Amino acid sequence: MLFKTKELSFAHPGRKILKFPDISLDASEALLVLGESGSGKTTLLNLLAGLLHPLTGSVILDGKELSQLSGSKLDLFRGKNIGIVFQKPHLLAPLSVKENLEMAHFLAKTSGQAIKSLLEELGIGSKLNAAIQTLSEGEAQRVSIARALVNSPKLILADEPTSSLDDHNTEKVIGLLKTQSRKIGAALIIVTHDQRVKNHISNFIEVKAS
Ligand SMILES: Nc1ncnc2c1ncn2[C@@H]1O[C@H](COP(=O)(O)OP(=O)(O)OP(=O)(O)O)[C@@H](O)[C@H]1O
Repeated sequence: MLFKTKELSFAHPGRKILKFPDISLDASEALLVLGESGSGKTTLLNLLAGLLHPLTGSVILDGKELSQLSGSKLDLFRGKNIGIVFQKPHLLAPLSVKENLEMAHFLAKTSGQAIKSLLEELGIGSKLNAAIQTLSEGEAQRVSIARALVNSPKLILADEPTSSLDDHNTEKVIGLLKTQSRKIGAALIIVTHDQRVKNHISNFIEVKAS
């Protein structure tokens, strides 16, 4: 098993304990995380990325338990092995597309995938030297997918990646996430409310506030 979690729980300060269903995924498998607003989906994604430390339980990626890493070791492990796509692209606006992706290589201390061919596969090859401010929303989201893929991670996490996209861009973004994660043998986890995404991935867990 490439990725698994066991008995994860978390409590935000002053809030009740959130408990999460176990996850296990092989390479190239995809999973949706469904659940009502406030049920804890983003909290779960942050636990899976090692951005929050669980109250109980474990997250194991490629045989490494995240909670046994800390500080710069955890940051480096995340940079190399986990690609994250946020709801909004969060790109570095003063930099070009290419420089944003080079930054991801630099932070993970790897030379990763070739930037130009990755952008071409994502249909934005002509944007290599474009300034971030000149991109449309769909293009910016594809750049953020490129950034999540550029180090060929073992796990890709996406939090509502299509919520601000039209149908055409949603199809594109989900298709790209699926094909690219299969190509690099990564497990893919997408948090979504979006029915358009549910049509493409059947495997899901549901997070419930108890
Ligand atoms: N930093 C925080 N401090 C205190 N409570 C928090 C914090 N972050 C989230 N919560 C609470 O934890 C619960 C789960 O929040 P979370 O954002 O994980 O839910 P969600 O399912 O992603 O919601 P949505 O679909 O609306 O984005 C909510 O009750 C929320 O108010």
